[in-house]
Amino acid sequence: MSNDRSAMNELHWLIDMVQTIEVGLVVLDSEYNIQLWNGFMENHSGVSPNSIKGSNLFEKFPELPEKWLKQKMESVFLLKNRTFISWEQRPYVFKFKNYRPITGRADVMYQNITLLPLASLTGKITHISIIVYDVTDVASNKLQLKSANDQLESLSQTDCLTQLHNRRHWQHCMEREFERYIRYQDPATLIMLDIDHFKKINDKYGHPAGDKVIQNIAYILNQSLRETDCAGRYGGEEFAIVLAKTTAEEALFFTERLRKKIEATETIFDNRKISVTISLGINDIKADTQTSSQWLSGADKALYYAKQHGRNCSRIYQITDSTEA
Ligand SMILES: Nc1nc2c(ncn2[C@@H]2O[C@H](COP(=O)(O)OP(=O)(O)OP(=O)(O)O)[C@@H](O)[C@H]2O)c(=O)[nH]1
Repeated sequence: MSNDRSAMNELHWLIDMVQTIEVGLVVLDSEYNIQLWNGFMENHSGVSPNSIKGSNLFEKFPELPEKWLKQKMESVFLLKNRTFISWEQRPYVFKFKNYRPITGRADVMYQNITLLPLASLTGKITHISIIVYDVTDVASNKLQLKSANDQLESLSQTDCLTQLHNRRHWQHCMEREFERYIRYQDPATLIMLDIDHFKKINDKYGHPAGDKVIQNIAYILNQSLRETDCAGRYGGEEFAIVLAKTTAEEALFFTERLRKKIEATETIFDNRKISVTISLGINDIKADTQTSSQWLSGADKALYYAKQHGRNCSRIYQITDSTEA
């Protein structure tokens, strides 16, 4: 008799705990009808256990990912094994609002879910339990950290004046493109771009005006690129560009279009109009280009040639440029 009472007490406590625990507990039968809906589920869904008992889960919550969730649950019934759904795989299954003060920035509750097979006294799996853990704190911290790391990474790769790649990161992209050529022989062309007589611009209009000119050129350059191209600020008033899958002759169309566009654009600073021109050196990778620095050096020599021969022009690298430089 006292054993019975003790068992009754335990059952009573367990029911109390199931109702108040800060974890969502749901029991479904094999037709996905709800047999148990604890306090956590009631508090977050606003639906009471009495009003939901016996209802079909997917009819009550049509926004649930029915096909996907049924597939998961069927495998639990079939294999008699529990399965887990992490917030990283799917941020939530039940769309509950997040009320936590610390992680107030998250609108929804991030959830880890366990699907647990429940056996009857005969050992047959007749029901399944959905256990919902609120992991909003962990998820928000992890997402915030990831976003901060992404921001830091982007900052470490970006030139702050122009928002183009900085020299180090551009060089990294250039080397990657060179390796791609070695592997697949895809054509690629490197361009060095330098503003003509830029010292005079600084001297005449002042350094801040010069900065604005650099920013304007970077903006025009950025607008002219394709997804796969990579442009960076190589030095003060010098830019470097890699055009993927482009030969030197094709790159010449690009540089001439860019050159004319820049020539035709005025930078306004303190109500004064500033016009500049640019010179460009072009070099594609050839069969005898041994290293990425050789590739870069060819474009640099072609730029030097363009400067020597009147500026405001594009020049494709010729072997004779090496002897002139
Ligand atoms: N405003 C500004 N000027 C810069 C920056 N970086 C470099 N410069 C200036 O750019 C000028 C480059 O001058 P030079 O290398 O002599 O070349 P240039 O006057 O452009 O003449 P060419 O290249 O021969 O056409 C120098 O006066 C630098 O001070 C920058 O970030 N902002």
